[in-house]
Amino acid sequence: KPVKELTQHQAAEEAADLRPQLIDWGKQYYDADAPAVEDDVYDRVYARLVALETAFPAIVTADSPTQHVGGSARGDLPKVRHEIPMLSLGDVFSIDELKDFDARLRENVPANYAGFDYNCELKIDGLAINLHYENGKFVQGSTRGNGQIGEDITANLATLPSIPKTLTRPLTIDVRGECYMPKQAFLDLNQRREAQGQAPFANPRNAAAGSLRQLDVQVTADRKLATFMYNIADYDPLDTRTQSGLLDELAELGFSTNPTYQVAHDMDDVQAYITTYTGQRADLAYGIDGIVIKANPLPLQRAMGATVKVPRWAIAYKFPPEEVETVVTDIEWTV
Ligand SMILES: CC(C)(C)c1nc(N2CCN(c3ncccn3)CC2)c2cc(C(N)=O)c(N)nc2n1
Repeated sequence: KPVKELTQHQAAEEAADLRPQLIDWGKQYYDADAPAVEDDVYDRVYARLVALETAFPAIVTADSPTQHVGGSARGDLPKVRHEIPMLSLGDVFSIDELKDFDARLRENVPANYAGFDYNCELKIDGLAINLHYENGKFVQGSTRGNGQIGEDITANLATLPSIPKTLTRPLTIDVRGECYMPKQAFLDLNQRREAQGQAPFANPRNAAAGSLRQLDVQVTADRKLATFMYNIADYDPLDTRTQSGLLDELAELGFSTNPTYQVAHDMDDVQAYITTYTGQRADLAYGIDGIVIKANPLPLQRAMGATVKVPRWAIAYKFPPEEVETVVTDIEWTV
């Protein structure tokens, strides 16, 4: 039936049927490189979902394929392999679990690192990216993807003023960080989209993801995206040997880094940092969804390594979500 003859409830029901179908088709196409259906079938169903959500913006859901990309949810971008995988992060949801993490880490560090410091960082709510430089020149930018394989979004990232084209030193490095959409830019964008009868983005992270994976880079350029860089795949080319020093050195090289990081000597300092920024969260110009606490000595990070997916030397403290029972993430300590 034509969308305009539907009630909102009917539109919501039809959209709820279409989303999982499109996501499933999209996954098969993207992951398996084997399109489940012909492009025209996918595109017709996708267009129907867009029509339903445009006519009834209230039915849009965060997981809708329309929220994640400019075009279809299909992997129409070339893929990039991260030579050094981009790790994930274990997470905890209470100070007690954080103290457990600290106690276990301190039990397991080599004796010469006893009493190591942490570095505390805000956990920016954006999209993790990798920036590859050769001899100090920006040559490729990509999304984190699944940690091993991401998407090439070089042209999109090249439009961001915060990403240096040339570093202050001719280094060949891979720098990782978060691309985000500031809160105000997000509000303005959604106002424009609704004024044009388009589905609004559910949150700034989806808006950043959708803005980065645009095939038309001018669209990306207009979205006021920003970055905070926080890691390097291999720190040997740098002078610093601490996480806090890394953030200073990345800034010296020309990167945008978040200035709120702080060295913590113990869990009391960490807790004070968490209290401070839990209170300031609403006033920040960008979204955060927690705090990341990292062992500060870089050689200790390397010594402790990572389990299959997560470093043993870092943890994300997540703000309590609305109503979800706490899930304890077990990091296996035996290799
Ligand atoms: C280098 C390590 C692995 C310790 C690391 N990993 C991070 N993340 C991993 C998981 N990521 C992820 N993303 C999508 C799916 C699964 N994991 C998203 C980035 C960090 C994210 C932030 C931030 N957001 O501000 C930050 N200040 N430091 C990070 N540090």
